[in-house]
Amino acid sequence: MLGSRNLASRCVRLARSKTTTSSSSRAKASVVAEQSLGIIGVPFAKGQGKQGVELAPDLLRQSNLRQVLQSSHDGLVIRDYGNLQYAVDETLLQQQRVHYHHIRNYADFMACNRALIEQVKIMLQQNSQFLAIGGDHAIGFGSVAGHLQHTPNLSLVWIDAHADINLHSTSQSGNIHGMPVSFLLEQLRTTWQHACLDEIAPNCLPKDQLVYIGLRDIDPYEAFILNKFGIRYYAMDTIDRVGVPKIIEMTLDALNPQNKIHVSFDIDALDSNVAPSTGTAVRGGLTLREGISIVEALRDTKRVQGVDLVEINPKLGNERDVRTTVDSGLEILKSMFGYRRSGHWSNIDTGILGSD
Ligand SMILES: NC(=[NH2+])NCCC[C@H](N)C(=O)O
Ligand SMILES: [Mn+2]
Ligand SMILES: [Mn+2]
Repeated sequence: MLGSRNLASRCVRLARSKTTTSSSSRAKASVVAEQSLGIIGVPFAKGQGKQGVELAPDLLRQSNLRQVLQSSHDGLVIRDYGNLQYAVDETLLQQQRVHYHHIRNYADFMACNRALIEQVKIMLQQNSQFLAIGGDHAIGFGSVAGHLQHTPNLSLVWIDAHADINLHSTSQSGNIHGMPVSFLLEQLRTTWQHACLDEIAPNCLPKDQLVYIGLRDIDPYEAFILNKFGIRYYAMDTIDRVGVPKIIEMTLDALNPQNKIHVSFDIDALDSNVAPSTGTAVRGGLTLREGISIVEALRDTKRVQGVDLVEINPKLGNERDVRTTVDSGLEILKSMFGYRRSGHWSNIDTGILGSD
């Protein structure tokens, strides 16, 4: 049963690649391993004011990201696509000058996310899952938008201290890492009418397929938007009241069980005692164990297809703070991609106790 289902999903993938890709990428798509992970570093730091987030992808690599993921899941094939590059063109600079001069780095934001959308599509043609490592959370737009283009029936779990749903007209900081979600929802993207979103990111996320977990620093206009549209959000006070297991249950109940899942994990969702090196830290966040429980439960649905890990800033705090933050990020990713705290015995030599 399981075998035939796997075969069926492989056929679907092949059929899709035949109609949408060139012959060379078709050759690669035809060898999509059942469990393969594409990794892209997105060293984008212009969504906020602090230098340093651009160093996180390489620091995670140097901190044995690949080995950590591999040791938690031995069947996983990992492909690292390096760090994303992008170029800003005159049209974007013009859009920025004319329409979006009041927010910082709009043209860079768009150029980076346009490139990321294409990169995510490539990774999903060649792998069963992808991971985007930020950079700041501005890259959440391109990562989810690319995912939506490959898989229109998508649910999004945004784990964060912040809602990141400001519009250019409501942001108090002008920092675009506080806005990516507004580019994804149909009801809000109309406020970005000069951004040509219908061309670069035609698919939207339905508002009932978005769930936030961990919020505790919501701007007044963001609270207005969340409530006006009835967007589900589990802020820390709710988490304290009902507990993480109930939050997980409510989250999974809200998501369409047929959908694939995108998990966008901002390291500042975790409490600053376990994730101090981040630009907009807020006390009173998730414990590392709570974070791990949440990603384990999502992983166990077997529907997680895309993940972001963002906002680790190695230039903030002392060496020990940076180590702590990177370690927490690695623990989250390890559980996200397979590690079981209850142990694993699927691939061992069972002859060790002798034959019975
Ligand atoms: N991805 C983040 N850490 N976002 C923080 C956003 C903070 C604030 N709401 C703003 O819009 O500026
Ligand atoms: Mn965020
Ligand atoms: Mn945040």
